Amino acid sequence: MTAIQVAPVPVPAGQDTAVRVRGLVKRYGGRAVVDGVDLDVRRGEVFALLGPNGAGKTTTIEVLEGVRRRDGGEVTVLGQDPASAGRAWRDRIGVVAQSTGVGDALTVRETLDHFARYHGTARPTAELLAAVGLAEAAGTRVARLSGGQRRRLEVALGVQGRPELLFLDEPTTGMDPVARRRFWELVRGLRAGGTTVVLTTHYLDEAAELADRVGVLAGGRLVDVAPPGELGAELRRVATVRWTEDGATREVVTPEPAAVLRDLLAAHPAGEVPGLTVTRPGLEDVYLSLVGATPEGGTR
Ligand SMILES: Nc1ncnc2c1ncn2[C@@H]1O[C@H](COP(=O)(O)OP(=O)(O)OP(=O)(O)O)[C@@H](O)[C@H]1O
Repeated sequence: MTAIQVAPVPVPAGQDTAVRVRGLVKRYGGRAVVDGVDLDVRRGEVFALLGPNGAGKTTTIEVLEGVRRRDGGEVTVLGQDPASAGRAWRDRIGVVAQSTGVGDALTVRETLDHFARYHGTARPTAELLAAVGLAEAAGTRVARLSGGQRRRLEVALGVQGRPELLFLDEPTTGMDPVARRRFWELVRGLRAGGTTVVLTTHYLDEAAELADRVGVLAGGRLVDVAPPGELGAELRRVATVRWTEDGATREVVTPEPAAVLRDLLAAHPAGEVPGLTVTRPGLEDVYLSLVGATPEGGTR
């Protein structure tokens, strides 16, 4: 596969913010499904929105794309309000929605050639086919593509117009592990070329692999924003020390594991502490705590 590489988009002074959101509110039937979200996405960064089903990810992203009206707050995307921005602004944005209506009748290549007409300087079809790993399926009718192949075609259409800012709503749903990794390479290539990417995902590994920063939405509110390795900084401070004593597993959750280890070693002067492990919460533990869910699937 060939990664897409283009010259970085020049960033005029003072315009290093691609997306600026303040106090975003969206209501359905009087219920706020997005409830006062503040968010900044820098130019050139990959930003991932995580959150459980119904958290408001798609609603937020659709407001940013200008396809959904908001009920409150300020939104600026590439310097303009999406609610009133025109065709020239839209041409600078790429959208891969959760489900798109790519027609079934044409082949993959014909579909790309067809949509190329809508862009001033479309990426060449051959380059797109290679980038999303569909070169061998170029002559296949869209109706006969697998779910993952169809998703890759949708991604190709999203980047066809060389967008400065690309929105990807659950882009790898339905892809097998190989296709997902290939897609990650595609996103990395876009980022290297200066494209800003805002994506939603349910895959924590995808967010960890791709995102410079992650925002966690829960119940319409942004509960944390940080690089994946720093998400839930408070939660990560505690460690769990486990060891075996009298045939049973003992466990201490502590912000100071070194002190616990010192005591344990002092109590075992002759040798090792049986079954000793020290673990810190991983991304999944932190995420589940942030969204208020237990690993067993319940909600606190
Ligand atoms: N057109 C609509 N009319 C009424 N309610 C809606 C509409 N669209 C979304 N909702 C509700 O708004 C809430 C947020 O939905 P949204 O699709 O933004 O969540 P999400 O985080 O993207 O979820 P998922 O991970 O399942 O895609 C949900 O409770 C959903 O039922």
